[in-house]
Amino acid sequence: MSTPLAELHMHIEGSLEPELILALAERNRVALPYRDLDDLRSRYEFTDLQSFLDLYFANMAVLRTEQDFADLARAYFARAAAAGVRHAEIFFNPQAHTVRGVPLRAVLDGLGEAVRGSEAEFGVSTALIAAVLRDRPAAEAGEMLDELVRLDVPVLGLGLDSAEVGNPPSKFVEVFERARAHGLHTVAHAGEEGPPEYIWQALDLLGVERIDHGVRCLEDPALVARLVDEQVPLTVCPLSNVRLRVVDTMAEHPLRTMLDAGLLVTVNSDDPAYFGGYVDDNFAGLRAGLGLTDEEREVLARNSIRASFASAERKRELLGDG
Ligand code: HPA
Ligand SMILES: [Zn+2]
Repeated sequence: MSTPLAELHMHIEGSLEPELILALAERNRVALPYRDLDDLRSRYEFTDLQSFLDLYFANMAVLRTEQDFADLARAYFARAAAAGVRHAEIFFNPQAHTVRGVPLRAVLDGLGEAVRGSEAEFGVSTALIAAVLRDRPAAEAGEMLDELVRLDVPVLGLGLDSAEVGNPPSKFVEVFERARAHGLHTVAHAGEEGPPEYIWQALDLLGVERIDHGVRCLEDPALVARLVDEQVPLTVCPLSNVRLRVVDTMAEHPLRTMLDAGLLVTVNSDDPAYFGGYVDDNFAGLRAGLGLTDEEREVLARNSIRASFASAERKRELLGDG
């Protein structure tokens, strides 16, 4: 039997499937610039991170009510469970909703409802990580943190995502310091399109516990040595890397190189509705493209549980669950 998976890098807004986009547009009477499902589907060709982010943010216009967020998260938990996921730490982007006039309370109550039910309904334990939009002002990220603290919400951590190049971790030192003082876990996207220097900054200036993506660490041997030495988890997203042209093909993905270097690598889906699938699809892609073996999959599964923020008791349960 194989060890179940923890998914540690998944943006809930990135699990918004085209069918649900159209259904929510109708329910909320939101006008979309797409003729039909085929027209919408034809837009899912990306040349880089920004070309994806443009569609990702545009499609969020259909997410308006608490019920929308609950439906979105429930659909993900059901699909993740079918993919073998038993623990999920999911990102959401508060600013992407508050700037459109959707109250943070509605977002959190909707996600919270799904999160509370997911262990009983799907066997998936879950936690929420609020991710800062790094291309927006640092002061706005600070206000978001203040509101999360004021609302006293069940958020486990703070993350950092969106357009990486030109928005280094150094821009957010203060907000991450305050998040840690409030007892939040911290993680950051770094080394996806940005240089290895951004990974150093995320570790040294933000004090993060995991790096999201991190594939560009391989350009810097001293950085690899540090990440191996400290066993800093890297939440790698293979299908995302191919679709956003971080790597050319799955056959050229550096996942095995990273594993062989002794890095604590995990496999995740990032934005499954946009990049060709869920975590099981990522493993299928790795098997087909890289010849990933059952032994390697088992290492990756155990890594995902080790790298999670689940309780020690839950980790033991998951590791012994196989
Ligand atoms: O892969 C990503 N990178 C940066 N920002 C994101 N927001 C959703 N997915 C991503
Ligand atoms: Zn991501």
